[in-house]
Amino acid sequence: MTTDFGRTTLPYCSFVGVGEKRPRVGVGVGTDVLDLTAAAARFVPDRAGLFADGTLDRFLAAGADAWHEVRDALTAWVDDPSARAFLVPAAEVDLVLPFTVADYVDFYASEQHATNVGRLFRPDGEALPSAWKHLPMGYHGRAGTVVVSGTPVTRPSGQSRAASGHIDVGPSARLDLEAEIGFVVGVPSTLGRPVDVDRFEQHVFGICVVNDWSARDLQAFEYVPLGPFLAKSFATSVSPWIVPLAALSGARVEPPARDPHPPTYLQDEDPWGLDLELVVRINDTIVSRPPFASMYWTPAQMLAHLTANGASVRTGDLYASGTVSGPADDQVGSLLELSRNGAEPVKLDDGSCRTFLLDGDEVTISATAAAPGGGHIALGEVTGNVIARQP
Ligand SMILES: O=C(O)/C=C/C(=O)CC(=O)CC(=O)O
Ligand SMILES: [Ca+2]
Ligand SMILES: [Mg+2]
Repeated sequence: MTTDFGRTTLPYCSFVGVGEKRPRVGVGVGTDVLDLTAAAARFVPDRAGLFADGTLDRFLAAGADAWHEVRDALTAWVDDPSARAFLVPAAEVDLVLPFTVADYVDFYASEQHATNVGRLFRPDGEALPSAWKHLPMGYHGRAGTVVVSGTPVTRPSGQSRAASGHIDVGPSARLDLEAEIGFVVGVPSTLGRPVDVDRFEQHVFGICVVNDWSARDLQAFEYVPLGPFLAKSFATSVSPWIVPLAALSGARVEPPARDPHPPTYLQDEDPWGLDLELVVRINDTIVSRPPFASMYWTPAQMLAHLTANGASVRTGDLYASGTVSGPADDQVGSLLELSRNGAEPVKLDDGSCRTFLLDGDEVTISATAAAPGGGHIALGEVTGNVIARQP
C-alpha cells in the first residue's frame, strides 16, 4: 500500500528507480518520492554530497545542524514548480533498507506488555521482573538480519520442549509478530562516556516502524538465563521510511508517572513520550491498535540507559522500543497476548482463526502520529510474508 505523507512530514528513504541499479536517497512527498540524490544540488548545494551514495548513512552522521538545514531548505522548496521534475510515484520504485544497520537493541519498555508476558511465561512468579521499574530492560539483537519491509520471512527452525517434555527440533509452531517503534541513531557517542538523557536529540535522527518477529516456542525453551537468542535473531523487519524527530513535535506527550523515581541518570528535565497509534493487520484484518503513548520508558531514557555503562552508540544503530501494548484487549502488540499464549484463537475476516502465524500470512504494521497542527500524519508501514522453511 502506498502511504500518503502529505507535504510536511518529509520522511526519508532509499529507493531504486525503474531500470536502475544504484539506490538514491528519497523524500516522501504525498504519494511520490522526491529524488534527493539528484535534487539536493538544486536547493541545498552545500549538503548535496551527503546523499550521493544513495543511503542515509552520511546524512545520519552529519548531525543535527545538517538535519535541520536540509529539512528547512526542503520545506521552503518542495512546493516550487521546479521540484516537480524530481518526483516519481512511490508505487513505481523499490524501497530498500535506507541505512547500514550498525548495532540493534530491543527494549521491553511497555509495562502492559511486560506484565502480560510475565503472567504467560512465569505464571507462578511476579508478573513484572523486580528490576523492571528501575531500568529500561533490553537485549542486544542481530543487526545483520534487520530487513526492509516487503522482505519475505522464512519460518525459523530450532529446539523447543513439547508438552510431553520431549525436545523437538524443527520449524517453529509459534511464530509471532511484535509491533514496535524503532529509533535510528545518527551521531555516534564516545566510548566510556554515557549519553546524558537530555542529549537524545543530538544523537537520534528519527523513527521507523518495526516488526520484531519472534518464535515463542524456541524462546520459552532457550531464554533462561541469558534472554532471547535464536528466537528473535532470524529477522527483524523495518519500514522503509525514517521519519525525522522534527516532524514529530506535535506528537510529544507526557509519559506515565514513574513510581519509584528512577536514578538521576534516567531523570529528564522535560520528559516526553510520543503519541503514536500503531495498527496491526494479519492478511488485511485489523487485529490490534497498540498506543505508543502508554510506553513507560521514554526514547531518551532508553538511549541514556543503553550507554550508562560507557558503551558507545554508532551511526546506524537501531534500538527498538519493545512490543507496544496498551491496557485494552485489542491494544496488545503480539499474538502471544492476543491469543493468550494460544488458548484463545483470533478470528480473521475470512473466517479463519490464528493462535500464531501460518505460512503465507502477511503481517502489516502501520503507524500514525499526532500532527503538529492537529490531525494525524502517516509514518508508513512495515509488511512481511511468512514463507515455509525450505527443506
Ligand atoms: O521473557 C520475557 O519476559 C519476554 C521477553 C521478550 O519477549 C523480549 C522482547 O522481545 C521485548 C519486547 O519486544 O517487548
Ligand atoms: Ca521485541
Ligand atoms: Mg529481532
